[in-house]
Amino acid sequence: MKVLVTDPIADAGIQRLRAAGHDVETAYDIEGEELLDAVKDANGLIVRSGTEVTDEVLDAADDLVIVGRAGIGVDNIDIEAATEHGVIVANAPEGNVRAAAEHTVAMAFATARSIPQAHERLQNGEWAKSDFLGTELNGKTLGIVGLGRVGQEVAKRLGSLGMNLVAFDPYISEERAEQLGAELADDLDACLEEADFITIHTPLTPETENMIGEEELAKLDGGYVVNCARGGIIDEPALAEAVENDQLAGAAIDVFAEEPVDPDNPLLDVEDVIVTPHLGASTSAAQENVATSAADQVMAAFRGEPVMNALNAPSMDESAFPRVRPYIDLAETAGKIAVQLFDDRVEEVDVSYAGDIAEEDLDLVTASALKGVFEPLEWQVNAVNAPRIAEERGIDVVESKSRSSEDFQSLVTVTVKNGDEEVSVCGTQFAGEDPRIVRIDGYRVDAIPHGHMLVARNEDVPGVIGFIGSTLGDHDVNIAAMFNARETIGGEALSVYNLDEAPSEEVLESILEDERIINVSHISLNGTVDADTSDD
Ligand SMILES: NC(=O)C1=CN([C@@H]2O[C@H](COP(=O)(O)OP(=O)(O)OC[C@H]3O[C@@H](n4cnc5c(N)ncnc54)[C@H](O)[C@@H]3O)[C@@H](O)[C@H]2O)C=CC1
Ligand SMILES: O=C(O)C(=O)COP(=O)(O)O
Repeated sequence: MKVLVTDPIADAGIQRLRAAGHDVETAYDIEGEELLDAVKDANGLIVRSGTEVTDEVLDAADDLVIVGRAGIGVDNIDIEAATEHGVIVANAPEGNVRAAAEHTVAMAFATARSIPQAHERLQNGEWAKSDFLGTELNGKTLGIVGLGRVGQEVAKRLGSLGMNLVAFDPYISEERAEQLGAELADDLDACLEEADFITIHTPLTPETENMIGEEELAKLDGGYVVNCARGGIIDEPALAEAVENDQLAGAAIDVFAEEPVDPDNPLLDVEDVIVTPHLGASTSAAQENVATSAADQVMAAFRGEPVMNALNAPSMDESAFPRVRPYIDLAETAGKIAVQLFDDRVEEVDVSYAGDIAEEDLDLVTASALKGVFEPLEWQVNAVNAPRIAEERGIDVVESKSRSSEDFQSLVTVTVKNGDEEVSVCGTQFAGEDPRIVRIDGYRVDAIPHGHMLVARNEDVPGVIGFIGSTLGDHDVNIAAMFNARETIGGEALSVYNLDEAPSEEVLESILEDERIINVSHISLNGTVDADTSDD
């Protein structure tokens, strides 16, 4: 597989991919046509914050399976578009948390004690001791906006250095805040009013964009601002002006609305605003962590395994994966068979689980069943975008679970239906990952789901099976296996054939000409479909 890396990541990540036999191409600082060209044949793309992964980029990347973000923030990736394209987006949410928290602490001290300014003066030969009278963090109140992973690490560090903590985060529990020794503010204004320092740790989202403007900064009167989260959350000109006019004592900024930062950005012009070029995650330990994590996730996606930190695909506990994996393929197969047997518009897909499998987390299995249902009808579908496709088309998806499973350890049944008709296909796994279809529309069968299959419904009278067999033989279509099932003697029967090759239209028509045959369908499990049996 080819993995394109467009922002510098630690060598450990690249080596891990290469050791697994993947072809890694690094192309840093590319954009526009050059990026569109480079991504064309990539199966995996690894980025940091420097690459804008837009709809256009995803459109150009025909073979892309996953975008791995070697870091936390994914505001540079169009996740909606990735989902539309069936591309997984996964980040590395753990590896640089401590680095980002430490940088925040360093920036808080640096602005409170004017370290960069004093350093510069001294380097220029000036002993400006009396110009710098700093502020102690001890005893001051820190307002934390966003008490997630990084925010909590900052709380622990600065709390232990004597700061009082107040936090604003509408999505965090009172209990968690209490454990950290932080008072939870009712709203942003209350947090700003209480704080001497504020530090931002929310992601950049439509909700947080420009969350802190002139009015909010006025509430921090005389305080300090630290932003090591994302540019765009604080209004940059308003912040520059507030510090310039001494309404604020200082600010420490690691991130900018536009990066690399424009030399004309007003924040670069204010003495008491200290800046770093987005260095929060830039420690060797953090970079090694996030690069190897991104590489691991890319490789899991290539293997068709759940991607631990996928942001737009069902993820799964690693320990459950070996138990669930055989049912992922089985559900997809059952979905493919059901939809090819269904001669009508699909309005609902029911996926039901019985027996041991019903104990597991099955989001990924249900998504795979949907993939099976849609694959014959859709150009590019996978477990990432299949639930979205169902939603967009107004197709109801119903998942149900039951502990009892008749004679089988575990059963997965996929039913496609509309108000009038339904077809259900039920499968199981025998020991050693041996998939079987054990029921089609209520008929008990024992069919191996593989390659090309023929499913016929006929009157249960002598000679029909022989007729189908000889018609296939007359057209040089070899039967590898067959199974016949019936409800009552002389009623209707259903037979399933495994064929060595696809039967032609002509064969199907010849079979159907016999009045004892009620219907016949060619099922392809290779992705191609007999036009007569699909209905879009
Ligand atoms: N400067 C740098 O190099 C780095 C920057 N970051 C930035 O830090 C951000 C936070 O990272 P984590 O803590 O790992 O994310 P997280 O998802 O663990 O925490 C984010 C917190 O923000 C809260 N939040 C969301 N919307 C909010 C709102 N409107 N008001 C208040 N709180 C809100 C969430 O409830 C959550 O608790 C990342 O999204 C990234 O942009 C992360 C790592 C390094
Ligand atoms: O992980 C994050 O969110 C960061 O902001 C780090 O960004 P970077 O990988 O250094 O471009």
